[in-house]
Amino acid sequence: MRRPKSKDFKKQQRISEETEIELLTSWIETQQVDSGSNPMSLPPLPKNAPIGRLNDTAFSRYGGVSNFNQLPLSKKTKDGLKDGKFVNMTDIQRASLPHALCGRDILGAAKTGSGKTLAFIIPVLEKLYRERWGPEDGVGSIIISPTRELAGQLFDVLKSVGKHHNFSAGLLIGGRKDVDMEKERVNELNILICTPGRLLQHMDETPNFDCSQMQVLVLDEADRILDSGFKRELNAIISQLPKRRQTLLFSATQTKSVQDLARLSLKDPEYLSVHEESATATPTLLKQIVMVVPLDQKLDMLWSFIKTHLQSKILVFLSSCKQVKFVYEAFKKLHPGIPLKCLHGRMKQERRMAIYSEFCEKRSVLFCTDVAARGLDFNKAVDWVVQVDCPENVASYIHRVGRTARYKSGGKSVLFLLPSEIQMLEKFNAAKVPVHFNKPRKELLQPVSALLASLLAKYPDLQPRAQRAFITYLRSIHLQKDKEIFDVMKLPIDEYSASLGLPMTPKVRFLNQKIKSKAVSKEQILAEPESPKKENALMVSKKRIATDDSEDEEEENDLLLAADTLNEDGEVKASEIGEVIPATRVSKKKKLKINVHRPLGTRVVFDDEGNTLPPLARIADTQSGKESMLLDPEQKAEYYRRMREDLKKADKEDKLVDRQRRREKRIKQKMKLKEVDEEDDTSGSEGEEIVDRRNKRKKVYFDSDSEDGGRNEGKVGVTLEEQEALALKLLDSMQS
Ligand SMILES: Nc1ncnc2c1ncn2[C@@H]1O[C@H](COP(=O)(O)OP(=O)(O)OP(=O)(O)O)[C@@H](O)[C@H]1O
Repeated sequence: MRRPKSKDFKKQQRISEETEIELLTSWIETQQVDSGSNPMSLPPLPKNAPIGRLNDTAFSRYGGVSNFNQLPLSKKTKDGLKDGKFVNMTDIQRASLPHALCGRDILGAAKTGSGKTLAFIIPVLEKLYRERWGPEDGVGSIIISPTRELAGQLFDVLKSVGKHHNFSAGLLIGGRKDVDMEKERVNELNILICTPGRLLQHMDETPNFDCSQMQVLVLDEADRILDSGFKRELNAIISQLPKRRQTLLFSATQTKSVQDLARLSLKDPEYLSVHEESATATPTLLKQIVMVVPLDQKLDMLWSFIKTHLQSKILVFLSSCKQVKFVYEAFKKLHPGIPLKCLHGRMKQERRMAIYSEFCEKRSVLFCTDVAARGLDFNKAVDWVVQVDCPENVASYIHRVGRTARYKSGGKSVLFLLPSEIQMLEKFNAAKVPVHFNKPRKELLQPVSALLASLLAKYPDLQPRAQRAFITYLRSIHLQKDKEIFDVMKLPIDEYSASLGLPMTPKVRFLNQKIKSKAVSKEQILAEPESPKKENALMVSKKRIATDDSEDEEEENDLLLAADTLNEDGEVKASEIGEVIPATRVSKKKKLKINVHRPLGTRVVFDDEGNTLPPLARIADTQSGKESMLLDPEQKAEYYRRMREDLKKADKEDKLVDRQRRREKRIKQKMKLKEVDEEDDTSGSEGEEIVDRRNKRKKVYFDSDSEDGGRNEGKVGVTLEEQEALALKLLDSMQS
């Protein structure tokens, strides 16, 4: 058992800490590097040169040094670094630490995986240590990260390097249920690592939340936090922080926008971009491949890639949660022979963290959205980064590929570009991103579309997933800012739909609106010859089938949810969402014309122009010449007989629809139960699923509505067309 430390020991410790702090402060002040200089341009200290105090007034130089031990750091930090086996500094650490230690604001830019985290964690620890920050002083530093996973990772680094210090630190991220407990404790924490939303929640809701004394603000992935997606949150946060503070901004793709920096009121910031002169903007040990892959062959290509890299750790980027879900679910059912996992912003937080840790440990394929694009340092190196969908810009590309080839290890990446996105290559060239252009080897392609079609027929819950994946992909292209590269009208929509295994192309409302507006402008400019793009679009609109209202609702929900998710996950900006919402709102208003609160059993009546009429309006209409018909008793009786018949028929139709709906609900529930079973068993990993698969196959599902008495053992389910045909048959037989 550890004996409590004696009073004398504590006093001794306090005195030695005070002496250390005095020494560090003098060392830092007397040996400051020139403002505006890059310490890396100074020669390193000679080997075995004395470190620290040289005589009563002089100290060793700490600008230009290459070893953590040569910096004016506290023993506690040095011990933490030693425990983590951090000895020599990386370029960004060498360049920024001498400035940051003397309290200057920093704008730090360096390639992905080059050690930016320590470049801000160390100054935070040192500043609070030298200020003798204690529990009663409250919040001393706030570190903001754009995603929860990255915040978690920063928290781990802080815990590890700062383990010998006595500061209290908290991880404040969305999706956690213990917000009330957080509220009770947040004022006692010295260092907060948080996502913008959760920090703002505390600022708004936590009584007496006080950060008026905080010393250091850090924005990791600063350009992302400063962009429009987080604008509202960040402005609100900044307005509540003291103006007198040190601000450290880091990213691999740094912002230089004066407007952005003005929002943060930086004081003469040091701009340290250590790899600006480098021949490439991406890590030297990263091999980057680009392939032109038509949209309808993307999944074939991805499937073939996975099947030929079964021993690798692969990170696969797709552009939306819905795509991730569909590809993950579908591929999992096809058992490629490597564990599969998925990560996106719509998952429960605990699950997200668990998947992240599992992927750190095991060889597997992780399908993800841009939620995993920035900052994440997967413990055991990622072998391949595969970008199935083109990133929104070069910065996003740099962050995605940066999940591999980190620090001193190598890595590979491949990007699938559509023929219409080929201009991206020019942007890569201009941004010093060296990519090798490879032609896909068609003979190695393993087509997966036919397998997907039969999967969709077998698992009814997969079809809506595929539809949503289809729609959200098109929407993501539609919302892209760079219209030179991304043009939704150039996409082979029907072929793409078929490649997902869908029997028919779903209706895409925003696309129809786009086509309509194009059609209008076509009429306006009669002399203008029709472009192939428009012809293609018009053909597509003819082929497309209509879906029912509930699916439209789903689309709207998708869109609104996208606004929520993307704000936090970094997929689409809120301002861009604004472009589309009004369009859906207009159509919703139209729907409201129907009185949904009408009494049960009354039918909605439409006039000749399609407007709805109140139930008695038709009778009132007798004033306009039809009066004689309704006053004749025989005709009146006949009229009411027909009405009764109509009502009966409508009633039967309603019952049929209701039965069908209940049946679908039952199937969905069964599938959900099955899914939960599977998820619980596998933790999203195919490898572990194999063990239990034989037992699962034996499972028998009973369906009281099916024609053969409901025994569906290992049989492919009824397809949507079959269901529709059945419904029509029933309807016919009832009417005849
Ligand atoms: N001085 C160092 N010596 C050895 N390893 C280091 C050093 N600094 C950082 N590392 C390691 O390098 C890896 C990448 O570091 P870090 O995550 O800080 O990179 P980054 O520049 O923030 O990357 P990104 O731009 O992707 O966020 C980590 O595994 C980290 O432990």
